[in-house]
Amino acid sequence: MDSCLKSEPGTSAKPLMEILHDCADGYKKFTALKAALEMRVFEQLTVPRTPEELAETLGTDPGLTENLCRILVSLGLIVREKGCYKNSDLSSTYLTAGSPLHQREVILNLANGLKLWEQLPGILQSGPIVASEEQYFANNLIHSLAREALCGELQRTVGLVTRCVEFEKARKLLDLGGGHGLYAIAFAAANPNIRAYVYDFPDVAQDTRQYIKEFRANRVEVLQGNFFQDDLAEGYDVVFFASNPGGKNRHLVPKIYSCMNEGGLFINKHCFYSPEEYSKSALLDMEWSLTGFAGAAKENRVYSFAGDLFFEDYLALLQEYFNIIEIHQAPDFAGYPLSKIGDTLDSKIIIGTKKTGAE
Ligand SMILES: C[S@@+](CC[C@H](N)C(=O)[O-])C[C@H]1O[C@@H](n2cnc3c(N)ncnc32)[C@H](O)[C@@H]1O
Repeated sequence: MDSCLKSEPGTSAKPLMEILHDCADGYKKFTALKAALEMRVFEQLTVPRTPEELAETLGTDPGLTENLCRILVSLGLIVREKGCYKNSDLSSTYLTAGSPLHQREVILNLANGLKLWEQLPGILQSGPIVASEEQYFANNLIHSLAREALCGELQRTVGLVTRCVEFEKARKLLDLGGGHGLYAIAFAAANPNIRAYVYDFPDVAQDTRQYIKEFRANRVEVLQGNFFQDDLAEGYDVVFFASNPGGKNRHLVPKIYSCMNEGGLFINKHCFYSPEEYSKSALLDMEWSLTGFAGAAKENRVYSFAGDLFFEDYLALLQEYFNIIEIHQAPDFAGYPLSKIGDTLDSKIIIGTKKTGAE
């Protein structure tokens, strides 16, 4: 015991302290950012204010408010000029409630995810927190995905599809498991002849309608159902299928094929695995495994479900039904590695046209 007081440890504590520093630093920054959002600091700082003015408007302690402002300056979220604070371009664009690009839902979703992590010891003992698939999606996740997609991934993805000649000729589009429906909304906006249908669970429909209203998309409608069990209707010239359970499942391929017109365009946008691939991220695998669906069984790697095919096998299956015209890798379209869903993780976009007589 005494030797512990006299000599330094044989193993340096530096790597451990670095881990702890990163943990504490990230947590404090996140908490400060979330507090600023909750207190509506960014709404107040659309005009320059002194710390005293800001504290008075918010009803907060002036000294602590100044501390918060200094943290936000260090993060590049506000700037200080002539004794006043005001929003930076970053926060004006992404953190003020009036902006269509605001990321409040993404931050809320990250906070919800961290609350789940706090339950990790119990989850390790008793297994994932299970909800119905419908309940799982009918929370803030849809809004978080929507706002995050608007940061660039949606525009890049839509750009890759709309340049296809088949898209120009299309009249009827299905956004399968479309959730927020922003992809359908953007596709309809890009082609005035398109009527688009967002297919999702009934519980998600009201959220989808909210986005249809926000973007005044009068050629976009909602279809309610469970694509594993229900009919998809028919006559689609384009089917867009992104980030869904079933996105790598063999049983949905013939079903999608049957709902399309000859020569129609099928776009599959998912995160695939190859047989030799063990994991894409240990942290994301754990986050994925904290919750389960009653309905589509998750596997313990991020974005994996029971019955998923590996990329090569899924592509071979698709080739029986579609002529594959383009495959895009994540850097061509994906967003930034930010939240648990919507990151770059080897996602691919596969674009094919419907073959004749593959039934
Ligand atoms: C991760 S979100 C993806 C939303 C959108 N496609 C995107 O890429 O941002 C998955 C969506 O698929 C829907 N979904 C999942 N399983 C479904 C099923 N069996 N039938 C219909 N919709 C389903 C969920 O409700 C959710 O809105």
